[in-house]
Amino acid sequence: MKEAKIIAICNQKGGVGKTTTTVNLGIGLAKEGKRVLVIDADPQGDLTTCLGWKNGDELQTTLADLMNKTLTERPIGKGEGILHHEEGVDLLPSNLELSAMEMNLVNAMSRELTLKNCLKEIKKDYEYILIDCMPSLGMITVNALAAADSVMIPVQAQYLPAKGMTQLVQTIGKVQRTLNPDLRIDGIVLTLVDGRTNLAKQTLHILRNQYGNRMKIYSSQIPVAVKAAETSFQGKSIYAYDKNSSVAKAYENLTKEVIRNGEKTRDRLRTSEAR
Ligand SMILES: Nc1ncnc2c1ncn2[C@@H]1O[C@H](COP(=O)(O)OP(=O)(O)OP(=O)(O)O)[C@@H](O)[C@H]1O
Ligand SMILES: [Mg+2]
Repeated sequence: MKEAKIIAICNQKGGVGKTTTTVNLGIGLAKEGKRVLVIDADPQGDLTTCLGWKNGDELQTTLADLMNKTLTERPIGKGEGILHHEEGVDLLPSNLELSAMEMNLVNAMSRELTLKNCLKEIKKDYEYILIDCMPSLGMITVNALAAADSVMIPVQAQYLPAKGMTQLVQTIGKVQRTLNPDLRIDGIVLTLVDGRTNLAKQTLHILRNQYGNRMKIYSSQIPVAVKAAETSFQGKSIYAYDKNSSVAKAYENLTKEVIRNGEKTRDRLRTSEAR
């Protein structure tokens, strides 16, 4: 059986819409009939909270527990630790225990590949796995990049955030050279786009000049809207909260683009295999 495509949603800059994108792309894919797991790889547990598990302390099993099992070569049971959200996605939750886990990794063997090894069996149960990364490029994020097939980079539509991507692109390059040669950047998503200003156009111009030849820039852009911020407290997606909003439409378009993009990649692979 085919294994999941793993997408790390990553940017070390805080507050650019990583978690919001994980929720709404994840549920968007589930609405298209895909089997989807979203993973909270941030000790803040924002993804876990946004999907309705308000008190992270009460979680029975978290990503940290599964990674610790992998480290100590204990088996992970089928479906262990996975929560089911009513809108059709599964969640591997996190809380502050993930910070302690990150410490455990420091002295471990194959520490950068712990998450990849942890997902080996789990990824057989899904078509897409989205990893919501924390705003740092530390060991947990490197684990996410090492486990992923592709990275999606949400970038806030402003000059400095776009400029600040250098460090992220360097880290991704290093992971490609050392841990995961097949990792693709796939691609940049402009978020928090304010239609009343020219910032989005200018940011897009900068990104195209700097990175346009190396990575895809999604044509779907996510507008800034109060509704999007409000959903964070509701435990549901923008589709369930306000399905006619501009943000819901934007995430729907992004979802379709991601699916089309995956199909193109598969076609390319098939063609190259046939040669
Ligand atoms: N399109 C949007 N319009 C308005 N507000 C938004 C939008 N997307 C996200 N927000 C809000 O902006 C804040 C940051 O978003 P989010 O948590 O998704 O970013 P993040 O990159 O995951 O942050 P962190 O780096 O802290 O993990 C949140 O309060 C969220 O509700
Ligand atoms: Mg976040």
